[in-house]
Amino acid sequence: MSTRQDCVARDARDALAPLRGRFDLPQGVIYLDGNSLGARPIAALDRARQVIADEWGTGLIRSWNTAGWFDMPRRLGDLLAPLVGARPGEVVVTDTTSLNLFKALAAAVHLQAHGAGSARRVIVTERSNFPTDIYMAQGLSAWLDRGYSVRLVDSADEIAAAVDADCAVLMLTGVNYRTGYQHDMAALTAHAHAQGAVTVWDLAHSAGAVPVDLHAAEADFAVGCTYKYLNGGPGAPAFIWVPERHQAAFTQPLSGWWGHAAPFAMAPDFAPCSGIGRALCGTQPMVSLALVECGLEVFAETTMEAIRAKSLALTDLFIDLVEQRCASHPLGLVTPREHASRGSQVSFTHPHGYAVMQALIARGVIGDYREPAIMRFGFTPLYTSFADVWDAVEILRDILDQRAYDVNASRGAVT
Ligand SMILES: Cc1ncc(COP(=O)(O)O)c(C=O)c1O
Ligand SMILES: Nc1c(O)cccc1C(=O)C[C@H](N)C(=O)O
Repeated sequence: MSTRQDCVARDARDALAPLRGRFDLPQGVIYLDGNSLGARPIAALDRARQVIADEWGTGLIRSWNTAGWFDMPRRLGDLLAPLVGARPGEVVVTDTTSLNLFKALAAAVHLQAHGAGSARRVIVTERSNFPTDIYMAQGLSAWLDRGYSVRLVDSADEIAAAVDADCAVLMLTGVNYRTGYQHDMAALTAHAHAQGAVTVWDLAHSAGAVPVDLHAAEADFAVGCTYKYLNGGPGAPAFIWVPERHQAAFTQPLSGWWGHAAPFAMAPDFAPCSGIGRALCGTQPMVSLALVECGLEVFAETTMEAIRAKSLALTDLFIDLVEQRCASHPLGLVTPREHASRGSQVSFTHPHGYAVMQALIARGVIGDYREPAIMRFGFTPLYTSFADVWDAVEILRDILDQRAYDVNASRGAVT
């Protein structure tokens, strides 16, 4: 069994440990919610000041050109691309994940209908997918009014059979937000292609959390967010990936002027620009967008392989310690033990999961809660230490042993 001393020794040997110094975390907090909102890169404050005071305040309208504002979605997309196995010119950082899903789904439906099987009208996804993914697919299907529908499967084992001759698009989230279950992207994409379907992957819980190789998987479209593991800031713009091979055929209904071939020609007719720019729609929140770079900069100092190795070590340690030290309590592991099927979070059920999580947060261990009865703990190797894991489990054990949680705790809007 590990001791706290062992954890401290692991931290001393950890090549990623110095990167914790790139983040501003409050004293006394063990932050295990980077899977929902990443921590603040120290550099973000100065960058925000620079954008607000210099670029906006002094540069004014000139900054669209002189501060690179107009090109920023593409430039950040190129910085993000290597983290998901994309190539330069294939990613833009823009809009929200929900909006990008809408664009990617619309493009996927269009691509499929103009390819092999135009009679197909089903979008397959999981009932356990993050709700916005399901809602956007339902919204697009209804809006198209051409017989499209969403087919929800109840387990990962049912996906293969659900991708049948009616399936136009397989839309999945790489790592499940509740359980931390990770799909085999390459295998499912190959299966979808063999059946004549197009794939859309949501990388919200994958980008910056696990190695992703979109090209090796031969995926068709992908989206993801930057405010979780990429530490872009609350509500930071999301990203969309369109591989070069699909760009000429990529068409999406949110045909705003930022996706036009010549936006400042101010022509009355829409003509999409060539390349990834056609995934853009309109003006971006520049202060927020600029901060995304501060999160991405940290990744340039390491590799996703190093991050993955530490992530698995942290999540293994957390699972082992909880199972050893909280063994007498009704905790149920819902995250896979097999490494290949695990993202960078660990979820345990507890009959009073919400109350226990509130007690943890009051003691400085910040995770979150998702129905039904799931306590989520996110592990972010850039700033989570092995000693953090030990201390978090000790606080959890103490709360459970003492029953120091309030089962009548009132709920905030965000759990
Ligand atoms: C898988 C997944 N997709 C999408 C979102 C959110 O989308 P949006 O940023 O549009 O709110 C989340 C979390 O918020 C998520 O977990
Ligand atoms: N996107 C969020 C939000 O707008 C408010 C509060 C939390 C979030 C989240 O990140 C939820 C998250 N995607 C989840 O995995 O549950």
